[in-house]
Amino acid sequence: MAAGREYCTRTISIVLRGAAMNSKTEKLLSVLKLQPVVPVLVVDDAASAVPLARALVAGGLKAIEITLRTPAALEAVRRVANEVEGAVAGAGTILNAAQFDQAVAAGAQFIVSPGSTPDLLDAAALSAVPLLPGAATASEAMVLREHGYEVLKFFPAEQAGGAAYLKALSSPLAGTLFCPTGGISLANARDYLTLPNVVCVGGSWVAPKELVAREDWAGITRLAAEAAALKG
Ligand SMILES: O=C(O)C(=O)C[C@H](O)[C@H](O)COP(=O)(O)O
Repeated sequence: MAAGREYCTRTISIVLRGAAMNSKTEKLLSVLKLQPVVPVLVVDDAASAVPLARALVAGGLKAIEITLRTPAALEAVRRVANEVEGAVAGAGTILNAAQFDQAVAAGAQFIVSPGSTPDLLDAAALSAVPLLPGAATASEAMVLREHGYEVLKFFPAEQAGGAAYLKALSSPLAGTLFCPTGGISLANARDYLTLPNVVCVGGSWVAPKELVAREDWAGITRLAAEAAALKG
C-alpha cells in the first residue's frame, strides 16, 4: 500500500510539474524568440535604465535582462516594466528564492539564473513567471530536464567549451534548447545561432558601459539593430 501511494504521489507530482512547465516553457520561448540576442544589462543608476531600454527596443531588442548585481537593479526592472513601451523586462543573476520573488514583485516577466539550486527551482515551480536556469554540463542539463525544463541558459558559453561543445550536446540532449551567454559578441554570435539547439544568445556587448555613461542612446540603438539583424 505504502509503496503504491508513494508511486502515485510521485507520478502526480511529475505530471503536475510537467503540465505547469509546458505552459511556462511556451511563455519563455515566446519571449526568447522575439530576437536573436537578449541584452544583458548591469545597471548602476536606475534612472539610466529607461532611456537604455528604450534605445534597445528602438533597435529591435525587446526582451531585456537586467542583472541583480547592483543596488539599482530591482528599481531598474520596475521602471523598465512600467515605463518602456514594447519592452519585456527580465531579471538575471538570480541566485536564490528570495531574489526570484523580489524580481517577480518588481515586474520581471522572465527570470535568468547562471545555474540552479533546489530552493530556486522550488520558488520557480510556485510562480507563473518562467525561469531560464543555467547549465554548463550534460549532467546539469539532465537534472533540469527531470524538473521539466526544456529551455536552458548555457553559461558561461565561451569558457565552458563554446559552440562546438554545445553542438555536441544537441544529439544526446535532443529536445533541449539553449540560450548561450558569456563571452558572446557580434563576432561569434552566429556560431551559436546556427546550431539546431540554440533559440537565441545573450550578451552584454550591446550595452557597453562607456556608451551608457555618455548617454549615447543612438549608439546603443545602432548596436542593438546590428544584433537584431543576426540570423541563424
Ligand atoms: O548571471 C547571470 O544570470 C548572467 O546573466 C550572466 C551573464 O549572462 C553574463 O555575465 C554575460 O556575459 P557577457 O556577455 O560575457 O558579459
